[in-house]
Amino acid sequence: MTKVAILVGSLRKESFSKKIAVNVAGMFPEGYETEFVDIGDLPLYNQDYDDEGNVPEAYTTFRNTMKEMDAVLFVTPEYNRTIPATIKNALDVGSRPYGASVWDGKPAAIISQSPGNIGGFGANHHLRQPLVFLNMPILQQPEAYISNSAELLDENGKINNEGTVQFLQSFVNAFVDLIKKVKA
Ligand SMILES: Cc1cc2nc3c(=O)[nH]c(=O)nc-3n(C[C@H](O)[C@H](O)[C@H](O)COP(=O)(O)O)c2cc1C
Repeated sequence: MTKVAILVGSLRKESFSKKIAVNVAGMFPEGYETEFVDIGDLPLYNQDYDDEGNVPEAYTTFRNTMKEMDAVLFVTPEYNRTIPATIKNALDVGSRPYGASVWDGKPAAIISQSPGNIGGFGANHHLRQPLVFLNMPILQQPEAYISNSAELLDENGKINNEGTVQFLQSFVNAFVDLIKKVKA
């Protein structure tokens, strides 16, 4: 079984990112298991915790969970033209202690979304920068900038637009191909 962690950048109850992520989680083929990994309860990264052996339980749980994962899917909104602090904090927590990064070599893919027209382009590309440094092979194509997200979801949180469903399925298929290549 190949395990794919899904990290959602919004903590909002009715988050469009979360709803889109739930739809996408159902698109992985047999042999793939998706898990939503909570990043909302991670205290802001403070190196003293690691240096002084006073590691918050939430860090340990998160790091141990992520170590078990084969790949990571980020689904994120854009905050002020960049990534939300939740995602940056999770990346920082998982990258330390030095030499024990949970991200190293894991294939990653990014879906950004916005109720506006630009689909979180800024967040999507800013997220690529730390992922390069963290040595994560990132899905290049297709790029997923989901715009007008509020209108794409019905009252049950299901994506109601067939074109978007097909696009996201092709995105998942390409991600699965990347995961296979990296694992081979
Ligand atoms: C602090 C903050 C900053 C935002 N900045 C942007 C932005 O730069 N670009 C954008 O398209 N939407 C921006 N928005 C609007 C979000 O796209 C919108 O709130 C969206 O619903 C957030 O995703 P979610 O539904 O997953 O919570 C911002 C929202 C917040 C709360």
